[in-house]
Amino acid sequence: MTINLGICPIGWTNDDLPELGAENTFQQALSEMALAGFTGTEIGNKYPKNPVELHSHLEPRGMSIASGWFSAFLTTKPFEETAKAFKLKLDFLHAMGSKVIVVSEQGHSIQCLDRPIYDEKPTFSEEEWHLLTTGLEKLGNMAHEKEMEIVFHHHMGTCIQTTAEIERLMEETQPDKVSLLFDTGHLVFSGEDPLYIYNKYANRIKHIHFKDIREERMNNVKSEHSSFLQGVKAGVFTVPGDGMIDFEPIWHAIHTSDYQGWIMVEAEQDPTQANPFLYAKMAREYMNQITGL
Ligand SMILES: O=C1C[C@@H](O)[C@H](O)[C@@H](O)C1=O
Ligand SMILES: [Co+2]
Repeated sequence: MTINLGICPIGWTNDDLPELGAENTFQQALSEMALAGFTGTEIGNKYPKNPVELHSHLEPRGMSIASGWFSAFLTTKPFEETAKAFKLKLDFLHAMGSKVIVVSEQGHSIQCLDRPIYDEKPTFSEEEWHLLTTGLEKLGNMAHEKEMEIVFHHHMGTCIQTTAEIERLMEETQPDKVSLLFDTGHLVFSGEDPLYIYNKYANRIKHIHFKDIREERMNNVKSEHSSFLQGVKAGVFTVPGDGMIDFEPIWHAIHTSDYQGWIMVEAEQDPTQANPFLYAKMAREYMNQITGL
């Protein structure tokens, strides 16, 4: 596998905020993704839950499933509960031909709560760190049984958000069991340096989300003490090339590291304000300009 370009359905229908894009069908989203020039997507909650049915919509459009999100609660619920839900998602993604499963630890997360995202960032106790790292390694073993990898998603409003938290997670988990997802938008929103993270963990990064940030709107989230989802609705995120992030050095680092896998455009914003098809086309043109792909 070389590098493939995909796009997440979150610009059409937002699973964190179902009122955004409630009017859009998954068929429209898949058709517009393909028409914009992408060949992969991630799971959205409007997609058919049956792999054969989902495949019947993907195949004629030349699309495949790169991955899908899984919310773990390793720090706040018994491991068996997370493991059971994880197995269902893993089996589904395996049936769809995905090689990686996105894992986010949602214990203590405020990402979907009405709480100020910068002011109330949660952190783990020592015991919770242990539950997280040991639990993730077990999920990594389960994924290996399907010849898949878990890719951990650092995320605003969770206990794995900052550079120090990502570094600790990487240090305290075995590289062959826990891989990393690199999300440009979440790193910049948090005030981190994406190039530093990419260069330090290039050998562990097995999935990539490219999202850009509108700087002024991000600053408003800070000054107005907004929640993550208020920020999304206000348009903090946009497609690569439309915001403050310089993707050229990031692409250079990815290219020279010999990365193999998907780069997914992921830009949640209000589809009534930012037409998802037009933004997908803009993103695809920009990606072609900087990557030649
Ligand atoms: O990968 C992601 C999935 C979404 O549900 C999430 O909130 C978004 O910001 C993201 O990066
Ligand atoms: Co992401």
